[in-house]
Amino acid sequence: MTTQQLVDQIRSKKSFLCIGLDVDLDKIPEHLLEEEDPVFAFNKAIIDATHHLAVAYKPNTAFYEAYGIKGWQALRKTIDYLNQNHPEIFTIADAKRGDIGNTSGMYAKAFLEDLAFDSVTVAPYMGKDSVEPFLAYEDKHTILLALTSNEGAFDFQTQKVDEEELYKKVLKVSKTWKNGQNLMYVVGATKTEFLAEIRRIIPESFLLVPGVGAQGGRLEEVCRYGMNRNVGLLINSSRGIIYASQEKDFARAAAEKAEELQQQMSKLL
Ligand SMILES: O=C(O)c1cc(=O)[nH]c(=O)n1[C@@H]1O[C@H](COP(=O)(O)O)[C@@H](O)[C@H]1O
Repeated sequence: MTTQQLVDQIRSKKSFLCIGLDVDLDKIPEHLLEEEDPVFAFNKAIIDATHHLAVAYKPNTAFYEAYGIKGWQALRKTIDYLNQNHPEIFTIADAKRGDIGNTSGMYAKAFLEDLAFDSVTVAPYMGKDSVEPFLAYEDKHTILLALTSNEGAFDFQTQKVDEEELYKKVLKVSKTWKNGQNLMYVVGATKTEFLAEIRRIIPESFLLVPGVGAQGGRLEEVCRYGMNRNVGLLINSSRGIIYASQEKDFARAAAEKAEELQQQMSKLL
């Protein structure tokens, strides 16, 4: 999917909501545990109830890898279901990978070719040759961790190296890599005080912003400092939407939460 197609979808749905499919068998409604594939049954119900309100879905692969082969099969069914039924929706494999070049090439093949996601999250720590194999997929998107939502972001990311914060170096240097202009970046919704500065360095890039909802980030603040002329934001909420109810009405409850966010977004566009 091209960035322009993503922007067009945002404008037509009046939404820049990304729903995180972080499925935990201990949190899904009990009646689904009787299904052959409870994780996929849960995802399908959530997608069916919310696809008109969201422009992206982001399964975090940890929640699938944790269930072994069954988890991986559920991940495949979920991405196939999205690609077949909602090809206009942007899909993110939240895998946070990155390794020496030939290994990164295999990660890229796994998520962008085999599973056929539109994008994958990647850690910048190992540098240029660990990220360029993802960027080689020019019709896909690499989403680089810049300033994360967690407390540990202050351990390294905001520390100065040669008088400049590490996250700023990540933003500036990664732009110079081959196809680096195609990068998107992760910035946590809990770090809005950094957003104006981030926008000075990368005015045009899309930001994936997790941390609204369960982690306490505020949508209005993210938009005030982070929005650009193409909107430039994908705001993710996982637990705040998918576990709105843990009873039989879970999909309807998720849709209500998603609609609340979509309504707020439509006023900020
Ligand atoms: O890359 C991410 O998506 C990510 C980066 C980050 O800085 N913080 C962060 O919370 N995430 C992910 O975003 C999701 C947030 O989930 P909730 O807190 O339940 O909305 C999880 O899948 C996290 O792994």
